[in-house]
Amino acid sequence: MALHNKLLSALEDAYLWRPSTRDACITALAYLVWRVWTFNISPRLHPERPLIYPYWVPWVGNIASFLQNSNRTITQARLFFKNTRQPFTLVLGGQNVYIITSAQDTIAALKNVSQLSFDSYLKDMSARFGMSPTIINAAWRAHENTSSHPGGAIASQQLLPGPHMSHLQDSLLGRIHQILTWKNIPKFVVRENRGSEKVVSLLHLVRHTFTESTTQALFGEALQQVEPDIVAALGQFDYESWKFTYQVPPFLSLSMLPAKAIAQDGLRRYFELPESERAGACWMVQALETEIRALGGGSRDISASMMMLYWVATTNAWKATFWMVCQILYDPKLRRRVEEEIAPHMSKDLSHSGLQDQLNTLPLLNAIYCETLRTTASSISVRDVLEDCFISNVKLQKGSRLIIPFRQMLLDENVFGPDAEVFNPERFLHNPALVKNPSFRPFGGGATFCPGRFVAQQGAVTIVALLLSRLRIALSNPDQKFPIPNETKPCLGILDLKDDMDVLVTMNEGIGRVRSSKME
Ligand code: HEM
Repeated sequence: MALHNKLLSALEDAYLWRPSTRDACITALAYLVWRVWTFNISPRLHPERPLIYPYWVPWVGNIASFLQNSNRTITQARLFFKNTRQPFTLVLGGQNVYIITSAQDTIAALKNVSQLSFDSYLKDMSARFGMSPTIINAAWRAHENTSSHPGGAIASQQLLPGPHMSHLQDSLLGRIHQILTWKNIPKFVVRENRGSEKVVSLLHLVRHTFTESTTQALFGEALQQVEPDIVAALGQFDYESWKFTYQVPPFLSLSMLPAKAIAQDGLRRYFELPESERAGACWMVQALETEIRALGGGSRDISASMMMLYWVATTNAWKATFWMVCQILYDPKLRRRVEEEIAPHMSKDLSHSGLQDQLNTLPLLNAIYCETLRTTASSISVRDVLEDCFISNVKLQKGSRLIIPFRQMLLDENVFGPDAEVFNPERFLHNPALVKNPSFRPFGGGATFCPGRFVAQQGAVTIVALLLSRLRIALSNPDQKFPIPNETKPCLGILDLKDDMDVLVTMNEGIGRVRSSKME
């Protein structure tokens, strides 16, 4: 009895005289109840809901690790759930985000356009790029009864095979052929000039070649006359664009925001020029301008919409090309095989498109392209859940967000074999049908399936063929380390490389002159 009384009085003391201990006990109890409820009881009460990947801090959820390396976090969660590839939930700053990692669920999600929508994401991006709310709403009203979102149908008409694409292709490839000659290699990519030999930054050369050619093919000469720095500004914006996507505060985005402003203001001034001074613009640029002006929009709205298009058209293709060139340069045997494959076509006096048609038929070159996409694409699609619906027998709740991280499928060992993590073009060479496998989606799918995939492939294989065959580039130092993809930088398409991992290559004047003037 005496002991009991003592205990009671000790507890009373703790309760009355040590508020901090008491509060800590209550907090710990509340935390325990929250954890047991969230991760043990609630999943049993609602077996139809996607399981939640456990986290320690309520509301914050998995956001810290997701921002550090989203692919790693998703892989960890997938393995935590025994790699069943059932949809699961990540909690990111108070929001439930469903993650889909199987090809079947991806097909179902991309098909379900009525309940899983891309619209609010695109509307939000349009507003953040500076389009006025009135024009955004008017644009969506105008597309209410169509199967496409604003800009989508125009981009598809321009970029999918057809007369508009052929025109764009001619001008894109023509400009690539012009830039990739000894005399036209831009000075700012040259790191050392040894007379008849130059040491060049591969990263800057490939990025400049693709972005500059795309700029010319989209807008003609006029855009760069209005804003000579637009290609560089777009490159800088792209480099840090994750800060824009993730809404990093302005004081931490000090070089991204001015770069974006230069590019977008250049576009605005371009659209203020009289039409007669913008004669080289492609059909898509003209059609988008006409559509937005018809809705009552001005050059600011057009430049916001065009900035998004210009950015998606330039952000990924040069990176894929860069990785493809690296894979070939760092593997002398592979290089020899590629050279043998392309040589007969490079020596013919073909037009740019004629050469392109020939390059399209080369199995090894295209297998290397596909394998490069497979190993470097970190593309995602985002959808908002408009109504409760089911995917794979699990219920997605209205108001949540859904992410499809295609990299999870691109590296699936069950589809691509036990060496799925490794670059091995032979898998596409021996099994060309892999390109059609639903797990191979570097370009996404459904309503937002990348319409630029043909242009991207054409540019990439042309650049690779010209660098190897016309400019005979080689590693300036064979001991240079293979660049490492930057998996920690948030990315919506092809992985960037880690800083300071550029590759230096040499090219020679004599060899550069070999090609006929028809190709330049
Ligand atoms: C290797 C290069 C490329 C990759 C990996 C790539 C990847 C993607 C992906 C994954 C999407 C869908 C995003 C989503 O679902 O939200 C997309 C959309 C798009 N891409 Fe590409 N892309 C590439 C090159 C290009 C090029 C060169 C162009 C234009 C010349 C282009 C134009 C577009 C457009 C306009 C869309 C938006 C489609 C829509 O929402 O209707 N892309 N791209």
